[in-house]
Amino acid sequence: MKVLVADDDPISVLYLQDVLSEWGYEVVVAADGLSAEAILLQADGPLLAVLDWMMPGLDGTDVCHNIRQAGLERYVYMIMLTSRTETEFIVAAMNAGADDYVAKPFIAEEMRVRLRAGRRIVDLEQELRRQATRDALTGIFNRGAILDVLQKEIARRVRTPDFLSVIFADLDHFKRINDTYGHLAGDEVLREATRRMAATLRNYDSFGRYGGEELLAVLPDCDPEGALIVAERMRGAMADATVPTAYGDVAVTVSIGIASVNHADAVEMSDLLHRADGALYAAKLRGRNCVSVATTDGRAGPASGGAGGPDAWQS
Ligand SMILES: Nc1nc2c(ncn2[C@@H]2O[C@H](COP(=O)(O)OP(=O)(O)OP(=O)(O)O)[C@@H](O)[C@H]2O)c(=O)[nH]1
Repeated sequence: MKVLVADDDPISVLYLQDVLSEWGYEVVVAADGLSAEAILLQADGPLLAVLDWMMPGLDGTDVCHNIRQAGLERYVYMIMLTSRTETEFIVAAMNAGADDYVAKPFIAEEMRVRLRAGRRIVDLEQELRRQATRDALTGIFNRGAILDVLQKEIARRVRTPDFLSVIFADLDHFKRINDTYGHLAGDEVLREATRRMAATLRNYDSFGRYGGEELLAVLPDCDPEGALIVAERMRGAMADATVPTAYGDVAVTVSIGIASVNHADAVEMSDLLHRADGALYAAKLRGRNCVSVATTDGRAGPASGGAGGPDAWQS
């Protein structure tokens, strides 16, 4: 696990670097408060920090305060390193957002157990976050999490010239699969279907379970043609091979609706979902196992696969 060590005293930094590395931490160093703050705000910034109180620029309490104010989605556990151990200073540090403090000069073993306590909190927080955002059956994002992603992408889209596309995918005749093979087989099919479809996405796309057997993919910087290629791959991933389950091999196909917007479209998340849902409905009407693309006015037309044949029509 990465730990930020922020201290303007190079001797103290060297010593901390030495002991922390020995305990298995990956140490990131900052020599002043401003760099410490910048490192903690990075997308993959450390989740543990040891901050000296007295530093040029921002002091340790300022860094704590600013990090809490930034409202990061992840929790950063911050330990203040201080020679001021009178109660009023400790209270001030913790009010600013510090989680703990270690008196200077510190005893290595004390630092080790305090970091270990911080690590437990960070691990627990990450596990809670995983449970809150993941669907228990399939492991992909749950409805709330995928809609959060979409909302953020819609907000980000106004600053990029690219399209944003969404793909609604719904397993065909899933009720029949449950009725024929049983609900547990249905669960296995759902797990395997999400695994196969997720494998067709780029690593900056997001995929979630919107409801029952309905799945939603969010594709940033992807135009309708690109989304059609991805959707066609998803469709093929299901149609081309049956799903082996403990209850027999199950043939399952998927119907897909696509909707895209570019930065010039003022669109609400609900409009975009409505368009994609309309396209999905059109794909079901066309006989399933096919892809439809929504027009910008919300109508939908066949695009590929199924009875219509590949690339039969695209809006
Ligand atoms: N096994 C299993 N079944 C589920 C799960 N969630 C939803 N379902 C089932 O999915 C089925 C969805 O049925 P319908 O909405 O009628 O849709 P369908 O049978 O797929 O038909 P079309 O969508 O029109 O092709 C229902 O029988 C639900 O019980 C799940 O987590 N596991």
